[in-house]
Amino acid sequence: MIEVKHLSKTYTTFERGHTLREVVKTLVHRPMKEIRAVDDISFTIEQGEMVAFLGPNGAGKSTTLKMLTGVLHPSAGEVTCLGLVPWKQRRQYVRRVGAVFGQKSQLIWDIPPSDAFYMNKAIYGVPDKEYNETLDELVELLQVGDIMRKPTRQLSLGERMKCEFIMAMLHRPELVFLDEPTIGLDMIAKESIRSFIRRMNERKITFILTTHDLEDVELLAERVMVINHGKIVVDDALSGLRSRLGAKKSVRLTTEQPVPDELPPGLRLLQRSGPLELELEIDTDVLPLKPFISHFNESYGILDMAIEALPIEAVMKQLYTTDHAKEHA
Ligand SMILES: Nc1ncnc2c1ncn2[C@@H]1O[C@H](COP(=O)(O)OP(=O)(O)OP(=O)(O)O)[C@@H](O)[C@H]1O
Repeated sequence: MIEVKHLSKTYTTFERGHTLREVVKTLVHRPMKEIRAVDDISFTIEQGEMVAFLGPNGAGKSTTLKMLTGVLHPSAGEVTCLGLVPWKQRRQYVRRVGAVFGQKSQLIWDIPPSDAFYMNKAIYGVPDKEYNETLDELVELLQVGDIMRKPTRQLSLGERMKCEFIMAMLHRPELVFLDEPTIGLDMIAKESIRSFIRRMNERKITFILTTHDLEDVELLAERVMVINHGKIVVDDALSGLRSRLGAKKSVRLTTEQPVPDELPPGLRLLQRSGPLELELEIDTDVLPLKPFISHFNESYGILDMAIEALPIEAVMKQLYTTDHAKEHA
């Protein structure tokens, strides 16, 4: 469905001086600076996959996605999405893809979403029957029947995001780009958006998700790609990514006696939520669970304990650091 081969993008910018002297100098000679935002990346994505495309600020996510959506030409390399070259066959391509941006609206502030939907019907040339069927189904799934005739400006953020999804899905795209789709939403709205995405993905619609919300990643993605300094540093199943933490687990404890800050090797304090409540990271290769539990029980008296695999956040922190990126580059 998506094939990316040796894709690169280099931006050329002019360096500006800081001092007056430097500024005057650049009027005569403007030194150029090249930024390799995407640096020779290759991957394929199959139909029906749900891929999280992640990376720290400035890693090259937007640049890659702009090339995949066809708004930006690459400096080198090839991309085929749905058998088309996005920036060359844009008209054909946009009919088959959709996009939802959490920070940018495709709706129109002063008119109701239902009118904006109808405009999209005309733009994409969706036949009446198909439009009515799709709209009815999406409205039912997202429960927006009551609100879609109100002007967009009167809608809550959660209601508006549901309508943004309808806008993006009305022409039945095969591939959908999601950029921070749950940003700013409360837990209930987040869950209804996420369950809608899962429903659509069950129908083999491919989703590429960029987000800084790792809960979205944990609850939606099957595969995670991490880009850093323009290179793909990880491309793995979510489960594979978790197992990178290896023997590390998190332990939440309530004890009878306070646990001191100095801890034996293999333990690291993650946080304290009260004088007798804390969360530790335990490396079970260094300190296996059994001796840890008996030592803690004897020394501090364990009242309550929960052991969990560390959340994906811990893996990401490691991956987003420069050294790790270099290691994989
Ligand atoms: N139009 C441009 N001209 C020059 N440099 C650019 C341009 N767009 C992006 N860059 C640079 O390219 C690099 C990658 O930027 P990009 O926007 O792709 O990152 P990102 O991963 O999407 O970051 P964020 O999470 O902050 O949106 C950055 O160093 C950025 O400053």
